[in-house]
Parts: sequence; structure tokens; C-alpha cells
Amino acid sequence: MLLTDKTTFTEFLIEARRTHPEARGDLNGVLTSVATACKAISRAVAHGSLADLLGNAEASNVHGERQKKLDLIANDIFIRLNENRGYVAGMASEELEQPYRLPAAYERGKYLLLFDPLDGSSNIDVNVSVGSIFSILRAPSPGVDPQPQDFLQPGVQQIAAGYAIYGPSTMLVLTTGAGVHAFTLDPLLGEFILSHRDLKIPRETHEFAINSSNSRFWEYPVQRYVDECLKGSSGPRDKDFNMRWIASLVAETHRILMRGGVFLYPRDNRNPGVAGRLRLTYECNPIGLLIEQAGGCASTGYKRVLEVRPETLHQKIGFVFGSRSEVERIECYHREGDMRDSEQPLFAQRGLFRTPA
Ligand SMILES: O=P(O)(O)OC[C@H]1O[C@](O)(COP(=O)(O)O)[C@@H](O)[C@@H]1O
Ligand SMILES: [Mg+2]
Ligand SMILES: [Mg+2]
Repeated sequence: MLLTDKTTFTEFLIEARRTHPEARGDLNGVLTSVATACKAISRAVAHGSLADLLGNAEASNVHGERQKKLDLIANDIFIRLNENRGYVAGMASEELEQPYRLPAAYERGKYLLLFDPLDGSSNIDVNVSVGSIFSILRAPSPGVDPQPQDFLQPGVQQIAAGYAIYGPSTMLVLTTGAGVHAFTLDPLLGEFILSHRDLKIPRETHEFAINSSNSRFWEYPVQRYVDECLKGSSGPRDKDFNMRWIASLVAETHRILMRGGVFLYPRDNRNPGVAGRLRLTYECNPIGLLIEQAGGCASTGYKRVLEVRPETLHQKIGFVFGSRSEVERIECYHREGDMRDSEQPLFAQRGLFRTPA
């Protein structure tokens, strides 16, 4: 492996801070700890079955999902590497029902850290890419324990967001509100190296990603959109589409940041009490900020996802994101509603009871 003269993650953070002379370096502190956590998780993921880390743990999470051993290990790594640095006031995780309260002896900082410690963990046992997602908010009351509602800030208020992907190479993808930059882990140096500066998502695409095993539950606008994609050059879109589904939000996001595309995990009719599958505060918001910062769009199908005010920490929501022209088209189909309404009054009537989110 050759040594490169490329910028390391740490050098990048130092450089970025120069543009904020008032900054004390606390944000860089959180980002450095998160990057270290991601390196440690990458190592655990890579060891996999050699270290008996694959398979299920005994417990289930707040969503009723059986936790994997690596879900719990990754959660623990995030907490241990951030709790005693004095940069965060509190943390919230997919794997914990309530926000994590720092031990009494530790200093409380001025940021809140929300994370999905291991995303796509159903892929872990089959050696397919997984990742970690994080979102950083300002603590409304710095230096003290946060209240549960302090974590319920809309995504537009995020100070920084990103993910690590544990794939053929481990990468960290970050935004602090000034573009999206990607860093590739050099495993020998143990450093993230700036490999992609200012990622931009192409406006047009012919690639979509959706779990079509759910198609019988989809609302009409999603059925319409996917039907048109499937008809390809013989339908109204007049071009052929390709389809992907990895079942790992991080991996789908990474593909879209690298070469464009659109992702849908829409609100559906499977369970009227639950708006979608993905979680607003620690999945959709951070991914939404990255996508917008790269020139794409992130929506619930009905509105900009970053403007939704979370009602609960683990709230689920419909999520559509990626290349701008496709997301705008999908939003337009949602505005137009069910074009079969006039022929099917029963369907239209049921639609009245759905509250758009
Ligand atoms: O299995 P499905 O329904 O296709 O869902 C896949 C989605 O679930 C998730 O795996 C949820 O993430 P977790 O693994 O963190 O629970 C997303 O990454 C992915 O987009
Ligand atoms: Mg996830
Ligand atoms: Mg997870």
C-alpha cells in the first residue's frame, strides 16, 4: 500500500474549523469520536464469524425486531466512545427505547448524538454491506442532561450528519452543511482519507430501488410510479429503468450518492397506525440532509422530510429520496392522489382517513 499525500479526516476537520474562528472545537470532537467508533465497528464487522460475532442476540429492540449480536456491540461502541469526552450532553439510539443518560461523573457537552449503530443488520449474516448512521443536533440546554423532547428536532436543525459503510472498503460520508465529502479508511494507516470531495447526485436517473414484495400495500401514487418505471420504453416514461434492492439503507444511499438513483420505502396500508418502515430521527433525517447537501431531494412522498417535526424518538415515516427529477415526480403523483377515485369510490373514501405526513 502506497502512502498518499491526500488529506486525512482529522486534517479535513482542522481545515473546516478555520472557517469558523468562533468554534471551540467541540463539533470536531464529536466527529472524531464518531469516526473512531466507526473504525471499531468496521473491525468488529470484518471479524464476523471468526470472533463469533454473527447471529442473533437474546433481546429485541423497541421496534420488536430481534437484535443481532453486532447491533448490540455497535451500540455499545458508539456509547463508550462518546460518553466521556465532554462533547455530547446525551445520546439516542435505535437500540435503546429511551435516550442514553451519561453517567453522573462525566461532563455534559453541547451536542446531542442520535444514531443507528448498525443499519441493514439483516444483511450481517450473509456478508452484505451494512453501515452506521448518525445525526448531530445542538442540545437546547448545554452542559446538563437533555429532556426527551430535546431530541425531537426537525432535520433542518441538524448541525452535521453522516454514515459509515462497511463494504468492500469502509467509508465515512459526512456533511456539516457545506457539501458532502467521503473518506475511505486506509486499514493499514488506520486513517480515513478524503477520497471524494463535494459529491453531487445527478438530477436524472434510470435506476430505482424499492422492496416490491410490499406492492400490495402501496398507495396508488407509488403503484403508479413503479408501474410506469416497469413499463420502461413502452410506457409513458419512454425509457427503460433498472431496479435494485439491498435492504441496507446505507448501501442504497451510498449508491445513489455515487451514481444517482431513487429510493422508496413509502408509507403503505399494511398497518394504518405506522406511517412507514424507516425511522425519522436517526435514519431519514441524517440521510435526508446528506442527500439535500448533494443536490438531491428527500421527501416523505408528501413533503420535505427535514421539515417534519418528530413526535416520538422512534417514529417511522415514508421515505423517498435521490435524484431530484424522480423525487419531484413522485411528490407530484402524491399531490395528484388516486386517479382511480372516480371509478372506485370505496378506495377514495378510505383515503380520506389517511393523514399525510
Ligand atoms: O427488509 P426490508 O423491509 O426490505 O427493509 C429494509 C430496510 O430496513 C433497514 O434494514 C432498517 O435498518 P436496521 O437494520 O437498522 O433495522 C434499512 O436499512 C433498509 O432499508
Ligand atoms: Mg437502520
Ligand atoms: Mg440498525
